[in-house]
Amino acid sequence: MNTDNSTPAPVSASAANADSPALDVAGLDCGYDGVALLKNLNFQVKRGEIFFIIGGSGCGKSTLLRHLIGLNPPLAGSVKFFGECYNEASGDRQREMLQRIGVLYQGGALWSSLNLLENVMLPLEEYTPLDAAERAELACMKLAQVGLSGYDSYYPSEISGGMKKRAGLARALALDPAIVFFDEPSAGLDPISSRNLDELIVNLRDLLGMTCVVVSHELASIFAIADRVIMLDKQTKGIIADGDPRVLVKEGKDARVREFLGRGEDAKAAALVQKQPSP
Ligand SMILES: Nc1ncnc2c1ncn2[C@@H]1O[C@H](COP(=O)(O)OP(=O)(O)OP(=O)(O)O)[C@@H](O)[C@H]1O
Repeated sequence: MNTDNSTPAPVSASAANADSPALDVAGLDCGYDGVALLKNLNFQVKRGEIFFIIGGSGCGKSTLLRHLIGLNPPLAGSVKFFGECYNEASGDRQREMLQRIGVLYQGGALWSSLNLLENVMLPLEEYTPLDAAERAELACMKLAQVGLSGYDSYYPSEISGGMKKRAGLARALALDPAIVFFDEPSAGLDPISSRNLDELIVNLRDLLGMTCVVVSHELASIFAIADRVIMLDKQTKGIIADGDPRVLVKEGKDARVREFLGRGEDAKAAALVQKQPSP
């Protein structure tokens, strides 16, 4: 077990090599009860990249996320973290690997009966031999990192939605993950809280060098902070775009991609052109 809580480290010192991507998804089929919703997905996420998984409602973004973080086993294919295949690892090794993976769930997933400090201390209690005072000190630092200094003793019911997400993020960062997954981080937030959370994600990435994988269809966030996106498509059950959203919105080969990223402006423009009287 890695008990170093001060320095982000690769998932596996032995398997990781400097060239391996943070995440390597190969031939992945995702779905439920043996039925694939997404088929033969292939993509890699570079270390330190802010990578968005986007697509229309019901296309399978959350399903893919569940498969990436090990909650659901792949129907086919593999998911590698820093060169190490999660599905092929032993149970003990998977537990170690999971310590290097942080997840921010939609509502923050905080325990309502625990205050913020206790919430952030939970993973430290489970995964490290630190004593109570050390755990509290580290948890305090994590809360400060997300801008929640002084809120240690507040309960989730006493803070705003944006603060809950920050507290959830502090908990996700507790074990110094090398990669953090965000499930719809902007959901339920007003535009300013959403922008503040975006800035926090970028600042933490710059400071800690962590890789960020974000499931979202929030266009403002995508254009503000995504280095790269993949867009999923329900009909083809696959990836229909992979690249910089600022480029894809103008030059994406698939009209659905330009339409999605351009807030449907392409479709509206086409409809207007059709309505124009012929000269
Ligand atoms: N546990 C489950 N068992 C079976 N089917 C499921 C399960 N969870 C989700 N689905 C189905 O999988 C499909 C994709 O859902 P998913 O939540 O992954 O899409 P999404 O792109 O994240 O959607 P949204 O943007 O609306 O959150 C949907 O048809 C959904 O009903």
